Amino acid sequence: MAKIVPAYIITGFLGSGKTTLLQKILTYYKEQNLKPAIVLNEIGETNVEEDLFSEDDVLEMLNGCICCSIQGDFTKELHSFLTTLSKEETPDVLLIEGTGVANPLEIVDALTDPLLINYIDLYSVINLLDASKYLEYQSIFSSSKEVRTVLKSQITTSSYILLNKVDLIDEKNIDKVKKKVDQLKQIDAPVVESTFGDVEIGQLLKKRISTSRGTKTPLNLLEHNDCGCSGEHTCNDHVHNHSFQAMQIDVKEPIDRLQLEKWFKQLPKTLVRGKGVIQLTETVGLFQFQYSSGQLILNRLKTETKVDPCIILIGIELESNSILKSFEDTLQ
Ligand SMILES: Nc1nc2c(ncn2[C@@H]2O[C@H](COP(=O)(O)OP(=O)(O)OP(=O)(O)O)[C@@H](O)[C@H]2O)c(=O)[nH]1
Repeated sequence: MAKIVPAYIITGFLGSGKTTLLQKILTYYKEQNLKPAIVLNEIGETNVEEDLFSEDDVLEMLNGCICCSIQGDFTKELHSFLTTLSKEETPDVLLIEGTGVANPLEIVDALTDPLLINYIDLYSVINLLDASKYLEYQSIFSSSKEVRTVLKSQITTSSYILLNKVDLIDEKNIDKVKKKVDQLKQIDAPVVESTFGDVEIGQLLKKRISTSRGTKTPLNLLEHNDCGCSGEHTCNDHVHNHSFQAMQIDVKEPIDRLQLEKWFKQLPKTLVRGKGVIQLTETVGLFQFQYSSGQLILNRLKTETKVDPCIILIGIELESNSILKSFEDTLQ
């Protein structure tokens, strides 16, 4: 491989809209006849969204976070992915979607490993914030320290911030969120409002940093403390091996859509995200579903999937036995 591949990290808490944005970026590159490659990382064992990227070059990293538990594997796999390609096969750009609980700085760290430094130049760390949940996630009364720490690490280490899901809140609350984000973010990182990741794509993909060997471009991100905080505030609670977990429920029977929604709403608040592939009682075929920001969204699967029907739940200290029992009692 001869060329250095520009790379972007797409970061953002669980359900903030990373995959939605990633698909828009892919469309943009393909319209210009460019060849993007994607790294998809999931904490769980199964990628239930594989059909969304069925036509793309994807390096899947499952069952752990490339920012910590599988960082070494990530460096090695990405290195062999890039070095086995001929010049023609080499992607024009690499898009890395971290898990919703990733600390971007750890991914920057992996990309600047001696194994990769000659192959990749990181252009920007794009952070999506779910504007509709931000104030709740920041509140010490309705969220946990882990959630607040992850959010903070993502905001402080990003070079571009998308305030997404603004359709779900009013102007007054958008202003409150902006004020809070301004106190944490890097001075030169723009904060842009969006719904479903709709933004001016040229600005979004602007080169804002550089990790290429020998560049003189200031790498602001790495000039911050290890946790990504600037000198203006302190942070002692850098998460490395965070306590988020994923549990998987295999689904044997079709599910009633309204019952599923009701079931999600009564689960403990420590559950942050749900997704999966299921059959519905009311109609034939397989559906992919997303549960985030209190919303359940279902989409019919467009392509064949190798994934058996299942539900993935992500949160903190999930009591898997009682969740499984309530699932079986209510939905199976
Ligand atoms: N109302 C609303 N929903 C959105 C918006 N952006 C994304 N969504 C929906 O939110 C859900 C989660 O979006 P994803 O793009 O999968 O979020 P993600 O950040 O990749 O989620 P993780 O896989 O948990 O990391 C999907 O059902 C999206 O359609 C938005 O701006 N407004």
